[in-house]
Amino acid sequence: MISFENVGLRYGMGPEILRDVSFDIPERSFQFLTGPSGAGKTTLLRLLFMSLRPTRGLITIFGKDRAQVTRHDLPEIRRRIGIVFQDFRLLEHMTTWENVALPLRVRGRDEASYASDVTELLKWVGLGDRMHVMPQVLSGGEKQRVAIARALIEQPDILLADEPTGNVDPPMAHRLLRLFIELNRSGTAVLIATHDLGLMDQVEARRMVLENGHLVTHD
Ligand SMILES: Nc1ncnc2c1ncn2[C@@H]1O[C@H](COP(=O)(O)OP(=O)(O)OP(=O)(O)O)[C@@H](O)[C@H]1O
Repeated sequence: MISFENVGLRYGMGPEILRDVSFDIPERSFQFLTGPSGAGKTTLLRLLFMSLRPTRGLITIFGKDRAQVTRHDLPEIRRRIGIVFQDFRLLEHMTTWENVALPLRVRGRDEASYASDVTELLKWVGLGDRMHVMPQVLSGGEKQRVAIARALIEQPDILLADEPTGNVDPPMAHRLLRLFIELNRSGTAVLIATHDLGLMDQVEARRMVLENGHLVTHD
């Protein structure tokens, strides 16, 4: 579904953050991306989400060469990639429900066509009773689940999550992991960037480890 071949990335004239990185993300796969702080996990997610271009190598996303993807093509391809950022990026002046509905509203869809999907998805992530509150009153775990719901509302083929358990206690981390596993069982590929060894030990999944710019994969 997505493949990287000998990808390298540097910011400006800085050092190469990623070097000769090669891997595949098969359909319906579940994998972790790990490595020390500053190793380049967020950078790798940004390459996957196409908010950065590689300085070297070849990236193929859904059969398309990344180098040939124009600004015009981006929204269409990004619809197939759900992303949960480390800092959630919820809009503070909108309710939980409105935040999750936003990607569809931006696309000009008629609210009647998606209202029940938004409500269902919020119930699925356990926020059925928090739909009409503003983000300021939500806990870290609740905000994380709003961000996950928003990333899933367009039924992407892959979900990317950057440190999804970074701001929550172990029981909530376990709950989030169960959500990711359930999502994966229903057919969505999942890639979770994390430092959390305890989290990774709870699932049999491929681990991609970044160290000194290189990627080592453990199946
Ligand atoms: N926009 C940028 N411009 C220049 N350097 C950057 C930029 N973003 C990240 N870096 C550098 O790239 C390296 C990798 O950063 P990145 O955030 O990808 O690491 P990470 O593995 O996600 O770290 P963490 O686990 O702490 O979130 C770091 O040395 C960082 O300082």
